[in-house]
Amino acid sequence: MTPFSECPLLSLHMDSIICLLLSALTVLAVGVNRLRWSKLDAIPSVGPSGYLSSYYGAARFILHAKTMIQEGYDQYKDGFFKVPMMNRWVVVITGPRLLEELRKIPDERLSFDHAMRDLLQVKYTFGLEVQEQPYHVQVVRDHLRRNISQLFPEVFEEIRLSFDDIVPLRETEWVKVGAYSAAMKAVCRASNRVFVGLPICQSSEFEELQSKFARQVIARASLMNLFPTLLHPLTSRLLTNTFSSLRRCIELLKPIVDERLKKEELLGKNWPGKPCDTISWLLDVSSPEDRNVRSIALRILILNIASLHPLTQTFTHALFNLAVYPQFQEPLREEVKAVISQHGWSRESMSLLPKMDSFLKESQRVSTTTILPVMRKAMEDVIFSDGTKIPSGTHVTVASGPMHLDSRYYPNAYEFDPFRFCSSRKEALTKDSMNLSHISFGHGKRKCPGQFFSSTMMTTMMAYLVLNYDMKLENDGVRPPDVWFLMSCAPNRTAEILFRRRPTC
Ligand code: HEM
Repeated sequence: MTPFSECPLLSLHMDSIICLLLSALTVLAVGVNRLRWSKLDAIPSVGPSGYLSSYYGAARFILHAKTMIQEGYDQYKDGFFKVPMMNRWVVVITGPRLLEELRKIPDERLSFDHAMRDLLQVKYTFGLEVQEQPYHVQVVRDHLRRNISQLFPEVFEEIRLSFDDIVPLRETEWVKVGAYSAAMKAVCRASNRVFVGLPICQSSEFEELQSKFARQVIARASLMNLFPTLLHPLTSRLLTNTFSSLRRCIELLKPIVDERLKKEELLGKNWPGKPCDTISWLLDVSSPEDRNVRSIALRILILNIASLHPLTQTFTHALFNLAVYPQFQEPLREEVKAVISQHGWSRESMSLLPKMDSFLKESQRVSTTTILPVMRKAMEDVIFSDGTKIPSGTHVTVASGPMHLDSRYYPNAYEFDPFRFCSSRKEALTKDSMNLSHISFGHGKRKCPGQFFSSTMMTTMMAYLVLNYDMKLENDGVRPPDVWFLMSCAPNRTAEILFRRRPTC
């Protein structure tokens, strides 16, 4: 008897049946979505909102999100509008008053976790357990913040070693450096010095693994989000396998975690010589079921996803802004020199650099990594004070990008004014502008717990660079174009900056 798989006629029929089934499922999914979307008809849309024409808007959103969000902002200031994505509409709120209202709505009603579940396809990329037992968030919020002063010398050493590797000390001529890859290397090594310690933080395989996992998760989730939700169990099987990275991370961290568990068993919880790093803190706070290498490796991967790309991208944007405006390097250098000669390199001295702090804030204001940093999903119908109803299941976000460029909050908003956030000039800014300047790190209770660590890292990296190097761009100082995909804005990944070692250092 001919087995099914060997019968050409039957396999032809099977292909047609699968095609028919997929088409039927797509039509069904589109129909179900349409029914759900009709509840949003009262909220104005950017672009066409018809049954099929909204897909034109969704396709446009993939590469032109910035323009579409700005269009909505200009038309519906201090109100609501919606933008289409391939598998959903997203409601965008604008203005400080609504932002404040959003902040007060509890997470059970407007959920950060459920929004991430959809956006990052958590179920198919790294698994729901990370959200169900978020003990790594507690570690970033409490332990990392508490120990950053103590760990500063190690972080600083890793930053120094990374940059000295990238631009060798003996070079006194201009050297071309890929800005993104240099920032990624320094960020990955310095963050992982705190996450997993020496020597593994310096391993190039570990560095590649961490950035690869983040790329895989984002690519997989972005592709899945182009298909209707009903098809996700199917599409997830066709896309990259993120679990191979987890397997390799487990292999690399197993000797470290096993040794720590063994020492704890023999010598007690606070055994002499216990490292002060994220692996130790994770083991300290995890439940008995999570005290194993798989769970710890998964959390290290997640912390790298949360930190590497936003930190690298934000810092690369700042590097480009510094190279485009070389006239600001000297005032920053003078400030760093004065503080370091008096206080040396420490976490505390990094907080004595108001010009540097303002420069980095201004860079985040004009060069965002995402135009919509705050994402929430309505878990029930939510009604705002003006009567606007956000139906259950809808994604809600904040138009932070256009607010950052609104002259109502920032005088000469389109001008790069590096010292506008310095205390001597703060009177030019309102309370709203100061609040908005932090929104790249999110808003309310679920705001980024790594903000303090990030600003320490960025200040230290930039202080080290301005003190030791001159920087400039080729091509007459024209800033390399950013790369927009959906709502994220990555700095150019291949552009180079010219570095020259300063003779005095
Ligand atoms: C410039 C760098 C960074 C930016 C722009 C950034 C931005 C954000 C944003 C926008 C959110 C969502 C907040 C919200 O929706 O209200 C977030 C969440 C988060 N970030 Fe960051 N982040 C950065 C660096 C880091 C670092 C270095 C870490 C870890 C050390 C980290 C860990 C996290 C975690 C764990 C969450 C989830 C919090 C939760 O589940 O409640 N981030 N970040």
